[in-house]
Amino acid sequence: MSKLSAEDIEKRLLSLPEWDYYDDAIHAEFEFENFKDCFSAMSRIAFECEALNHHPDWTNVYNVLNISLTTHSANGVTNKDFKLAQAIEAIVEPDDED
Ligand SMILES: C[C@H](O)[C@H](O)[C@H]1CNC2=NC(N)=NC(=O)C2=N1
Repeated sequence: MSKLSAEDIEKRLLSLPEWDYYDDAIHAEFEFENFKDCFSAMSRIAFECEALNHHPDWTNVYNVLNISLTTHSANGVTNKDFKLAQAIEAIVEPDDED
C-alpha cells in the first residue's frame, strides 16, 4: 500500500473534521466524560484495529484519548488509515452517523 499525497489527504480530511494532518500522520483528540467511557471506546476501537489489521499510535490520560494514524510500512498515510479513522468516528461520534 503506497502513501497518499498531501493533497489527497487534505481532500479526504474534509469529511473528517476532527482530524488534522501533520508529521506524516493524521491526528485527533477525543474527550470523554470520564476514564471509564474513554477506556470503553478504546476497547471497541481495539477490536476494529484487529479486524482491519491496522493499529494506532495512541495515548490516554484520564478522559482524553489522542490518536495518530500512519502506516508504518509505507512511512506515511494510506487508505488503511482513513478506513480506521472512519471506524473510530463511528465509535466515538455515533450521532454523526445520522
Ligand atoms: C504484519 C502486520 O500485517 C503488520 O505489522 C501491520 C500491523 N499493523 C499496522 N499498523 C500500522 N499502523 N501500520 C502498519 O504498517 C501495520 N502493519
